[in-house]
Amino acid sequence: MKIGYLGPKGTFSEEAVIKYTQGVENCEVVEFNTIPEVINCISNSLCEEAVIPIENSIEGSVNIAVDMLINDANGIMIKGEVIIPISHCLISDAPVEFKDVHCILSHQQAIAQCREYISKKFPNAEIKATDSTAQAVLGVKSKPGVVAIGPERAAVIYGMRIIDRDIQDVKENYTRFLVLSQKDGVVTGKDKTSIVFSVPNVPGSLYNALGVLANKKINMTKIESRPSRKKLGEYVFWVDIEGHREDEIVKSVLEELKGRTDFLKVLGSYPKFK
Ligand SMILES: O=C(O)C(=O)C[C@]1(C(=O)O)C=C[C@@H](O)C=C1
Repeated sequence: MKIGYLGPKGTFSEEAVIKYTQGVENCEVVEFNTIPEVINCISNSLCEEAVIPIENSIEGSVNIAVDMLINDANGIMIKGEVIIPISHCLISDAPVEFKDVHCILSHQQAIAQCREYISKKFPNAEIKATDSTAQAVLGVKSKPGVVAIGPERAAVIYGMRIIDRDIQDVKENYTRFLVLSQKDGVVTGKDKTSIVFSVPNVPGSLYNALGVLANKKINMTKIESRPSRKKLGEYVFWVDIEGHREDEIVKSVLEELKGRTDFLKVLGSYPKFK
């Protein structure tokens, strides 16, 4: 089985894939350069599964991933989730004094997770976004005064130097990743279901939709709104609930929700990460 992820080797996404595939035999990992390419590897059948970052405890959603799953990802379903701790290092090729750092490279999610650190230590440095943290680590090779923010593992793989550790603005930092496939997960008894829907723009319509969950005592573990992309002020809601779409109670919730929403899509049911 082939599993796509955001490469090159050494990204946090690779760490999530390693955790997800622990004990699984016969899987081959395939690197892609950007998160959209990772998502598309399922629709164009390059891989059977793909692992993508979806939300972080400091910075919130990875919008590109959320928006693609809402808008573009027909035929792609969520079949699992993985959560890993995220510790960012400051990485350079050669020894460097903080005062000589003039440019910082990293993935925009990583930059956002270290915003306070960057503005305190390097108020004047130029910040350049890369497609992944490991790409940033590769980018500091033979570049004096240029540093990367990324995983310790990437520094080790590419033989770079760690200048500082645990530099994210909140020490306890976690990112949740989703496992995508053409099918979602089987019933395990400890599942979650992700859905997206929109409601009519009239008073009480979101309340009315969420009321279905309240009435059936279904726990909601996440709610997020994203722009509908059709009109300013119109939103689509992403909601995670406990239970599998094949559970009778969840089936009845989804049926009732159909009548209270303009559009409803089930992104998949999958085992809750332990
Ligand atoms: O660049 C990486 O290392 C990634 O795997 C991407 C990513 C993300 O987009 O959220 C994954 C985990 C961290 O939150 C920072 C970056």
